[in-house]
Amino acid sequence: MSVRARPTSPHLQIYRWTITMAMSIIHRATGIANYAGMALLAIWLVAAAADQEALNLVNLVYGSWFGQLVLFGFTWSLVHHMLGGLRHWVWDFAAMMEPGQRELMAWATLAASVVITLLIWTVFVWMA
Ligand code: HEM
Repeated sequence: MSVRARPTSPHLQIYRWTITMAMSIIHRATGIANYAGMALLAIWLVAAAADQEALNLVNLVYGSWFGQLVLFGFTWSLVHHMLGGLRHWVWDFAAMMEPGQRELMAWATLAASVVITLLIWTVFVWMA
């Protein structure tokens, strides 16, 4: 008996990658990263409320090159996710949904997230 090739539903390997698809995935990933980042903030607050020794230890870890890298990534994640949220808010008005407009907003949020993150770190970390 011959077996007929059945149609398969699209999956990640055969989808052509688009910027809107990547931004959708990144929005969920940054949402998850924000949870982890908020735990870091909570740890810092608990240490500050506990005693000077605990605060010094957390500051030492967060101030190391690895800690700074993680905090920089957390800042970008927060900013990118917030801009992604604003993108959804714009869509709630059924605006910027046409081909071309969607891609423009996706690239704009990506670029703005990098610029805003660098601005925040320049003003509040590197120049402080
Ligand atoms: C620490 C703060 C935040 C955390 C931990 C967080 C976490 C998350 C997570 C885990 C998701 C994914 C849910 C899913 O895909 O099932 C999500 C989605 C979403 N977040 Fe956030 N979020 C935060 C801040 C924000 C902010 C500030 C905004 C708006 C400015 C925002 C707007 C949204 C929107 C609109 C979605 C839904 C996106 C969609 O329907 O695909 N979030 N968030």
